[in-house]
Amino acid sequence: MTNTRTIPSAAGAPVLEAVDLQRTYSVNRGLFAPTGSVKAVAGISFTLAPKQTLAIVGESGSGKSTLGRMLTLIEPPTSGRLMIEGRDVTGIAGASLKAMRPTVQMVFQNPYGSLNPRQTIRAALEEPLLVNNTGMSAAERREAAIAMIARVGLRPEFADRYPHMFSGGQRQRIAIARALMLRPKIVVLDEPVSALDVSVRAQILNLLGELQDEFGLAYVFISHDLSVVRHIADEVLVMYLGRVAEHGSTEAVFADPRHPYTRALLSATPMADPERRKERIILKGELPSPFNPPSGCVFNPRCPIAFDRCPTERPEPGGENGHLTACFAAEPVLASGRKEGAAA
Ligand SMILES: Nc1ncnc2c1ncn2[C@@H]1O[C@H](COP(=O)(O)OP(=O)(O)OP(=O)(O)O)[C@@H](O)[C@H]1O
Repeated sequence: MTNTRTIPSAAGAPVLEAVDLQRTYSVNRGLFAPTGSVKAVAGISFTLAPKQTLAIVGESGSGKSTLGRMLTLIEPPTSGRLMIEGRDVTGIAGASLKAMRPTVQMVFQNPYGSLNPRQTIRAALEEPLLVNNTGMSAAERREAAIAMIARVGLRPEFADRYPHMFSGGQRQRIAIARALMLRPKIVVLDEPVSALDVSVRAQILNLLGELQDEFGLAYVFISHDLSVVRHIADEVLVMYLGRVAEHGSTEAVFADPRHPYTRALLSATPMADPERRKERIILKGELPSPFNPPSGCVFNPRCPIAFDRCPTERPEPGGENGHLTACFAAEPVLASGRKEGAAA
């Protein structure tokens, strides 16, 4: 799968480009079992422009976090290519990696886990400035930290408090502030509102929207929650077992979901769409182990419309107008309105 794609939009030149990214882990299965491998990400391609949000959606184990770690240069891809601001950063190391790190930052689901409980929030925000040799004086670092605390909606007089003195939503504001201290171009948000009360979610999503506009940020928004994604993403990439199931503009994917997996996810998502809720699709079984993925289309054992081609051939993402689907049944339908041989 080598097709990179761009949604035709007003967006500018890509700040992030992934070409067939793959990540394989060696896994020790026990004393007498042979070492195997898990393809956590098996070929993901996309481009992302400033001020755009790409949502990565899929159930637990589909490879979303692994993809996020590659995009933030925490771990290198096993193969494929990653470009940031037009520069090939695949497998960079040492001083080049250190220089590139500030450009892409990550915000995690649990802000408490990512903040040092013994560090005041001001110290937590100043730390990236210190570690990355920004050349700022202590007074400048302090000023920058206080300004960012205010920018994310917290009172500057709280700057010398510790993380446990804040609520979950406030802690997520602090984590977002910390991620922005080095003025990144790209922020990978890994389930940033999943751990928050519903009442706080909208506030954090609004804040993220404002910061995106103000700082020109590109967001990769990892989520399993399609109802959140619908409101904040420009594009949606649905992952299944490390691969692209469907990728397109949010509008296209929600209005015309073409992959049976996307349709099943949407049918299980509570949102203001009574028509769709009526046709709830229950998938058979669990997500198969990436250790031993199904042959052909990886979705075929759970697919309600699988036909004879599906267990033997692997569909590649294809489609028009930037709406790509990895499904034989989504290819242009025959005159009968159905794929030849399709079971449903
Ligand atoms: N370091 C690792 N070593 C071995 N296998 C791994 C490693 N990291 C991830 N995996 C495997 O890769 C697959 C994808 O994991 P990943 O955490 O990326 O999925 P995910 O979609 O983010 O799930 P979740 O939402 O639960 O975090 C899983 O089967 C996981 O067990």
